[in-house]
Amino acid sequence: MKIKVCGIRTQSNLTFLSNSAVDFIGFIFYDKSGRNFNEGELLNGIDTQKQKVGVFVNESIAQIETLARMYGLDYIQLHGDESPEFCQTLKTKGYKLFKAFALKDQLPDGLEDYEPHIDCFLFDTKGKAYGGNGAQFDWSVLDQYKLEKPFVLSGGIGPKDVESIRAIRHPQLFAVDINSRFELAPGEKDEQKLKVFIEELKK
Ligand SMILES: O=C(O)c1ccccc1N[C@@H]1O[C@H](COP(=O)(O)O)[C@@H](O)[C@H]1O
Repeated sequence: MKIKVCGIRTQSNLTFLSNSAVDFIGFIFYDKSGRNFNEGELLNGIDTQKQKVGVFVNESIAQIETLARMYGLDYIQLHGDESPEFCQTLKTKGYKLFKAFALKDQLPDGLEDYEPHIDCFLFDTKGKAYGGNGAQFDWSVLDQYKLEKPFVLSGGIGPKDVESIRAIRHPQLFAVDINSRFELAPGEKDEQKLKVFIEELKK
């Protein structure tokens, strides 16, 4: 099971995760988020060998391209209302994409329209904000998912969820994404909680 840790802002968290077994580190480029990326808090920009994911909400293609180039982003996570055509444009330019969808008690319609233009779906929980709501949806909804594309499970995953994650048998479950439930403050992760979770899930 691959692991993405999202919303990294501090040098300490970045160094810790770079030396851990996580696969993806997420940086949020959305100024309405308390986890919005601030380069000034890091020593040498985003200096890591892990896969770097930039999270965007209804951002322009030009700005995504600028930030992807500036920070060497490996993946773009689209976490707003981006259309299949928007994904297609980025994909055609060579970007690897996670497209997020907010779920409650069923899968959204129209996932098929996105499938050719993205690398992976990301299923989050519907809430007040576009992301980082810290709430889980009913994971049994995942049984409805029959497409070929892999998906990332997200939304309110917490330190005590390792066993429930292991119990999910869906063949397309590719990774889990953890965020606000591992924080001391928005954008500041609790490294001890991360350590235990990562070690348990990677066992
Ligand atoms: O975390 C945020 O502030 C955020 C803001 C806007 C878009 C996405 C955001 N984070 C993403 O939200 C999900 C779920 O996070 P949580 O576990 O519920 O806190 C995760 O994929 C983050 O990448």
